[in-house]
Amino acid sequence: MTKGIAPVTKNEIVEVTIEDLTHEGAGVAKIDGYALFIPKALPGERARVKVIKVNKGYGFGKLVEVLEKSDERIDDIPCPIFQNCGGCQLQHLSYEGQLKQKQKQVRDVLERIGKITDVTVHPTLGMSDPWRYRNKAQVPFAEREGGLIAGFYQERSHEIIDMNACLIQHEENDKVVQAVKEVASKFGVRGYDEKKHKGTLRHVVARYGVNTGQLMVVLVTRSKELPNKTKLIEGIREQLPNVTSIVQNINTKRTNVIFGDQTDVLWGEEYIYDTIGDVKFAISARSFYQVNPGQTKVLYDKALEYAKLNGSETVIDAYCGIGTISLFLAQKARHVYGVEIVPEAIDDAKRNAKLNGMTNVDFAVGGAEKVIPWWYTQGIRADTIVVDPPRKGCDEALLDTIIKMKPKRVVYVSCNPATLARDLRVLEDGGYKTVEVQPVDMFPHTTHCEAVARIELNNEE
Ligand SMILES: C[S@@+](CC[C@H](N)C(=O)[O-])C[C@H]1O[C@@H](n2cnc3c(N)ncnc32)[C@H](O)[C@@H]1O
Repeated sequence: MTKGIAPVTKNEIVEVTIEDLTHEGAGVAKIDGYALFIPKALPGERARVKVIKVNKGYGFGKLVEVLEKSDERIDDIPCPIFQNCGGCQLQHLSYEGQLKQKQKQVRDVLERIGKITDVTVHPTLGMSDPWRYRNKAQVPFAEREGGLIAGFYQERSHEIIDMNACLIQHEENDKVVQAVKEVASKFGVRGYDEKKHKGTLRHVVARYGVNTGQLMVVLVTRSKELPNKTKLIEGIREQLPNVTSIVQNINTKRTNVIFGDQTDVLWGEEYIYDTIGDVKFAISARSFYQVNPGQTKVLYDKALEYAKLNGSETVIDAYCGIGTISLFLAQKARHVYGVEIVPEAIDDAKRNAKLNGMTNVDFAVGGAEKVIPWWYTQGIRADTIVVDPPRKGCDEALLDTIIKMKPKRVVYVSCNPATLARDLRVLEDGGYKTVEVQPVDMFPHTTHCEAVARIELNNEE
């Protein structure tokens, strides 16, 4: 390839200075204005890099050697599988550096996409101990050279790498995976062969209620048949004395999707319970539940603070999942309406409202962009609207209805700063002002960035 289109060629070794970090965690170097993305390189570093892909406007490089190191670089990365695993992207960056990076990411997109500059973006609220935080593990199983393996998919591949521990998982979840591996091997349960669609055990899902100590083990199998079922259950209970629920989920399809439609309780309860603050939640094998409960409390407390409720308000919680935020808000509001598109999540939300004796909440199944406009036509008016949409952000029809309904305040909980910025622009054009944004680190060592924004109707404070 000539250097006509790009100033580098494939396999060339170049020395570069890293100027920035992408939202996916790759270092960015510029060569005559041409951007080279280099995973695991950090801003401020001088590095020797092998060019591995050359596109027209940008290319990719592989870090060969760090010549001048960033002060933020962590050399003794505690996780032995970090270099191969796709789960974490930022363990080589100090935790302080990660928090600053997430704050910067939010500020950057608000400016670049939302054209919003006069807003306070607070320093990211992080964890005092940013390890072992996940309350849920979903681990693929397979068969290798006559034995069961359980681990993680190598980055950008479907090759499973056997592993014994994941440092962002709660220890209890690691124990589940190792216990099932041992007991299933002992009783001849074979791992799933994805290519031939043979074998039994596809995934093990572990769910831990960190505030209740309850533990659920989900065995996802290719068929209902489970060899030595009774012995398997006994073995798991012996190895994991705190297990409260063992369930089997049957997934007969050739698919990457983990769960199938049928779930049978093999032993114990259908649910485990956990609490966030004073609110209790029932969690089944397939329920959506935030994976970092400590930081979820931080996030919801911030959402509640931004909602500024005094007990007299009507609140709408759009994209409410199993009603976690709705129930948090219901502790301080007159009435909360939650809306969510997944019917099973609304079943969970109603169950959770009952569990907590809350009667000032109503839940509806449907698209927020359809249900909330319909509520509007029925005369429902909210003083505050909380939205917590998926990564693609809010539907325009919903934003239009918010602008028409004119709640005093909107609280936007976002897992994607780019769509947050886009939607804030629409709200600002519709008469709102973004006052402050608080990033909260829900997923330390990964590039995922969560933030909550307070948006006020103009002339209100
Ligand atoms: C980021 S989650 C938030 C869940 C919940 N607020 C929580 O904190 O646990 C987004 C939720 O939006 C739901 N969802 C996706 N599209 C939707 C739509 N068009 N209308 C309503 N809910 C939707 C998803 O099923 C998911 O439960």
